[in-house]
Amino acid sequence: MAKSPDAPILVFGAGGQLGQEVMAQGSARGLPVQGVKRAEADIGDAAAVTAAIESRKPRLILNAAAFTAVDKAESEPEAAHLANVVGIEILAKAAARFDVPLVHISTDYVFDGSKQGAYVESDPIKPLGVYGATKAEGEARLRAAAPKHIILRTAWVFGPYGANFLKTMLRLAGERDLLRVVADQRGCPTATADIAAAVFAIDQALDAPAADLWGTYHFAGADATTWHAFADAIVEAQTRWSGRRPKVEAITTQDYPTPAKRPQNSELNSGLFAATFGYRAAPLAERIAETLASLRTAA
Ligand SMILES: NC(=O)C1=CN([C@@H]2O[C@H](COP(=O)(O)OP(=O)(O)OC[C@H]3O[C@@H](n4cnc5c(N)ncnc54)[C@H](OP(=O)(O)O)[C@@H]3O)[C@@H](O)[C@H]2O)C=CC1
Ligand SMILES: Cc1cn([C@H]2C[C@H](O)[C@@H](COP(=O)(O)OP(=O)(O)O[C@H]3O[C@@H](C)C(=O)[C@@H](O)[C@H]3O)O2)c(=O)[nH]c1=O
Repeated sequence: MAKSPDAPILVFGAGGQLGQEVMAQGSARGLPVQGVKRAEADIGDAAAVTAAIESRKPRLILNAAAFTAVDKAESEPEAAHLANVVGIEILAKAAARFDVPLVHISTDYVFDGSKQGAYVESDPIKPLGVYGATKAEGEARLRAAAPKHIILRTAWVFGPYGANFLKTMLRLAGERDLLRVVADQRGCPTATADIAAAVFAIDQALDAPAADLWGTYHFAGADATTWHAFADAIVEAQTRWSGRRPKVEAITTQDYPTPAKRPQNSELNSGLFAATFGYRAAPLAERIAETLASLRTAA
């Protein structure tokens, strides 16, 4: 497919929390970003995927579509497999056929969380649950089908759009005087604004004629923390607007049973991404404050 400099970045899963952020940031930067939501192109539907690519002739495809309900995946493994394995394989084959680079978002939940310290790209994967297992298999299918790919493993995503942990904590803080949150799972909360910026940094880097940057990268928030400390920081920042300060109690994973097992430590080392693409995420406190401010503006 002939590429023009005006060719768009085509986003699958444009209706999700990351998809919406990329669309908004792309427009704000004056970039030609076009999105397709699930109703227009289900990534499990090869004909719809082909039609979306053929009609838009993109220079880059971003896959932000996925089955992301971690607990629900345990009881609905087929649905998770359909989006996270079959869907990405269909998309990868179509991207390869049209010779368009594909950026795909994966997750820290491909790791089992037993490492002391931050995970690097070469660490062995060993998912604990169905969601992580389907994402891991999706990565493998993508590698096999589309040589021109970049897999970005990110983590604990939050932002103003869609559903996420930050918004759940804000809702609970509005309803309760006590929140109980696990303090023995550690990871890197990542703002959708940073992932969008990372995708645009990739787009720019791929513009260089000799760019051979294909592969898997970790890209996550600047600060590692626990769900409990993350919740506490969110509630504290929100106090400024709400005047209320519910208590956030530290509990253990055992105190908060869930259908899916989650990694104890899924801190990601984003050094390779920064060295390759020249972008690092902003400090967590800044990203929390910005997200709360944009939620206030939207309210
Ligand atoms: N959320 C997080 O904390 C993290 C997310 N990720 C990864 O980041 C990516 C983006 O996640 P996020 O934006 O948070 O997820 P969301 O659940 O907010 O968005 C996913 C979007 O994909 C759509 N979708 C689901 N199945 C299909 C399909 N078969 N075809 C087309 N669209 C589909 C959903 O539509 P509908 O709602 O109609 O089903 C939804 O709009 C995913 O790959 C996810 O695995 C990685 C680490 C952490
Ligand atoms: C709502 C809530 C959750 N928790 C715990 C449950 C869990 O261990 C942890 C996080 O809860 P959540 O279910 O919101 O988050 P979870 O769905 O596990 O988030 C994951 O989503 C997928 C898509 C990813 O790829 C991961 O990177 C990660 O972000 O906090 C509490 O302890 N107290 C609470 O009140």
